Amino acid sequence: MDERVLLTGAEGRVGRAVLGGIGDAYEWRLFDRDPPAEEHDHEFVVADVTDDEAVRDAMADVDVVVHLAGDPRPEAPWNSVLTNNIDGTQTVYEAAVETGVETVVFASSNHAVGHYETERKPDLYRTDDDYRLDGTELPRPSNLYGVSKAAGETLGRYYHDEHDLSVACVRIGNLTKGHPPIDYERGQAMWLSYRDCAHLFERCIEADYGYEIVYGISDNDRKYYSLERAKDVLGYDPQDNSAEYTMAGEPKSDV
Ligand SMILES: NC(=O)C1=CN([C@@H]2O[C@H](COP(=O)(O)OP(=O)(O)OC[C@H]3O[C@@H](n4cnc5c(N)ncnc54)[C@H](O)[C@@H]3O)[C@@H](O)[C@H]2O)C=CC1
Ligand SMILES: O=C1O[C@H](COP(=O)(O)O)[C@@H](O)[C@H](O)[C@H]1O
Repeated sequence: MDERVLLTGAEGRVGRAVLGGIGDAYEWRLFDRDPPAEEHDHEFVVADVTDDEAVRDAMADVDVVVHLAGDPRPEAPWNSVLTNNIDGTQTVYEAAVETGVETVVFASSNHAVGHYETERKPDLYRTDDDYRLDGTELPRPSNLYGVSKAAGETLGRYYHDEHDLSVACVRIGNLTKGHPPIDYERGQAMWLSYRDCAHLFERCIEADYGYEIVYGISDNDRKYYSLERAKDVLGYDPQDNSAEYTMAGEPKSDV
């Protein structure tokens, strides 16, 4: 594991899950517009992901970029997702090409395809429903935030086809620490545990691929996202399953 990795959005929840699990495995450069809340063992760049010079500089000697920075709110307004998510992501892809980075891993979202659920919910959140999205479907965003994630995936497709950049888009479900989202069927169906999150991003850093869209969830019995592509192409081997918890978030083995 000799790769030098730039992690944008390092101060956020996904960033903390990734660093908590595989922080010792790589030579990281961390990047966030917020200064670090606590001291890190890694170099830290405080800058905005829309600042093309700062982003290019941060990519010096980097092999892989894990791009998490952005506005994560499903209700985020257009001006914010246009700037932070779409412009920021284009800045990252462009800088990657200019600086010779080989791979960009992009944090996409379930909200890029949220409207596949509209006519199928709540049945598709339940174990007896075998409907699956597999990453080959067209986007059907559930909000403008989802539109920005679909745009990030499409930008990645362009930078792969035009510039041969390797790009993995991870449609992350619902990351929560310790247990699945409480009393929330949708969240239980697309739960991503912290350890599965770290492992999945480790596989995205290590595996060989051209352009991929995969789902980032644990191996939940309630899932409506296929994990086959992540398993086949990346070697993803999730360990967690929301079915092992009650709806109140207690491990069933304890109750
Ligand atoms: N947490 C989740 O369950 C999910 C997260 N995602 C995506 O994963 C990524 C990370 O999400 P979270 O960690 O939950 O969000 P977060 O809000 O906890 O972290 C995002 C980080 O990015 C930084 N950031 C935002 N805009 C920036 C900019 N313009 N320049 C530099 N830094 C900037 C923030 O300061 C923050 O530290 C986001 O792109 C989000 O859309 C997608 C699906 C689900
Ligand atoms: O993309 C995201 O999705 C998760 C789950 O969405 P929700 O609408 O079911 O809460 C969300 O928690 C996260 O903040 C967002 O970035």
